[in-house]
Amino acid sequence: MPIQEPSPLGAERQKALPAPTLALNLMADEFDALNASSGPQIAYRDLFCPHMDLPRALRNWSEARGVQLRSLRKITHERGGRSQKVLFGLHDGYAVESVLIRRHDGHTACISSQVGCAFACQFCASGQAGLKRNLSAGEIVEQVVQLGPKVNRIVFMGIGEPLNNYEQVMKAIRILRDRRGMNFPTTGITLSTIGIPKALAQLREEHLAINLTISLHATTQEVRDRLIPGSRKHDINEVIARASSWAERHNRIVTFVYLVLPGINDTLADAKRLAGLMNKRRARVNLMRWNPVDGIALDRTGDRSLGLFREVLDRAGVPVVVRDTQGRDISAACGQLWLRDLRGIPVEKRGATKKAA
Ligand SMILES: C[S@@+](CC[C@H](N)C(=O)[O-])C[C@H]1O[C@@H](n2cnc3c(N)ncnc32)[C@H](O)[C@@H]1O
Ligand code: SF4
Repeated sequence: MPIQEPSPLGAERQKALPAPTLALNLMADEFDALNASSGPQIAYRDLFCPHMDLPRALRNWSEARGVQLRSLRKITHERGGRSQKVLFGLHDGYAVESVLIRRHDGHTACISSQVGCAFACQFCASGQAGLKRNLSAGEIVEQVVQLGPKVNRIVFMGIGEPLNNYEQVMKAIRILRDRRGMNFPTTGITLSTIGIPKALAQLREEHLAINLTISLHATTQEVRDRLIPGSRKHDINEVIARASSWAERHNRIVTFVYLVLPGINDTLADAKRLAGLMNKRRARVNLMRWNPVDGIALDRTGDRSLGLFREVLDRAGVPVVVRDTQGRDISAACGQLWLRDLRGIPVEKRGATKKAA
C-alpha cells in the first residue's frame, strides 16, 4: 500500500493550531471564558498554587484545553547567606535568573522582565549580550509563583528593562494583584527603570499604586550617555521631570538610584548637581556601590568618598540612604544576573552551563 502523503488541508490545520496558552498569561476574565467550556471547573486562584505537585483537577483542566500550566523549569539554584539565585529555563532554550531574598518579615522576589536587555549599561551584566526577547506576562508571574508562598515584595530589578516591555509587565502586575488570584498588594511591587520618558508618561496614567525607582547614575547628559548607551536619545532632565510628575500624580515619593563610580560620577560637583536636580521634588536618593561583574573593569567606591558624596545631599536637605544590595556572595546582587542561551544544549546538561551567552 502506498504511504499516504498528509493532505494539504491537514498540514494547514496543523499550522493553524494555536500554540498552547500559558495559563499564567490569563487575566481572570480570560480564564473564565476558558473555564466556561465543559470539563472540571476550577478556581482562578488555583493557577497560582506554588507547589509543583498541582491539584489533579487543574492538570485535567489544562490537558482538556491544551493550556500549559508551567513553562519555567528550575535549572539550578544557588544558596547564599540571605539569598537564593534560581536559573529558570524558558520554552525556547533561553534561561533567565531570578533571586529570592529572605527578610525577617517575608521574602523579596527580584524578577526578570526580559531575556537580556537592549540598554547595554557599562556596569551591568544583564545587558552584555543584548536583548533576545520580551518575557510574557505569564513568564513574569511564574517567577513569583515558583519563588514560593512567602514572597511579599517583588522588585523588577532582575534582567531586563521593564518599561521596554511595558504591556506584558503591566499585565503581569494586574494578574498578580487580582483579588481572585494571588491578591498581591501593589504597594509591595517596585518597578526599577532606566526611565523611558514616553513609558513614564503612560505609567503616570495607570491606576497602580506601585513604587517607582529610576536608575539615574549621572548628573549630566554626557556621563549618562556614556554609562547607559541605550538611553542616549532620552534627555536626562525629561527623565527626571516625568518621574516627578508620576510622583505628584500618585502622591508618592520616587526613588532615584545613583551608582557611585570612582573617576566617573563621584566628584563633589556631581553631588551638588544631583542635589540641584532633586530640589523641590517628591524624591529620595539611594546611593549604591558597584557590584563587580566578570569582564567589566570598574572600581567600587570607598566609604570615605561615598560618605562625602552623601553629606552634600544631606546638607542640601535631600533624603538619601546608602543602599547595600544582598546576594554578592552568590553573584546575585543588582546587575550581576546573566541570561543564558541554552538552545542546542541537551536538557540534562543545561544545569552545568555557567557562561553567559
Ligand atoms: C539590573 S537593573 C534592572 C532594572 C532596570 N533595567 C534598571 O536599570 O533600573 C536593577 C538595578 O541594578 C542596578 N545595577 C546594574 N548593574 C549594577 C552593578 N553592577 N552594581 C550595582 N548596581 C547595578 C541598575 O542600575 C538598577 O538600579
Ligand atoms: S542596568 Fe537595567 S537597563 Fe541597564 S543593562 Fe542592566 S538591566 Fe538593562
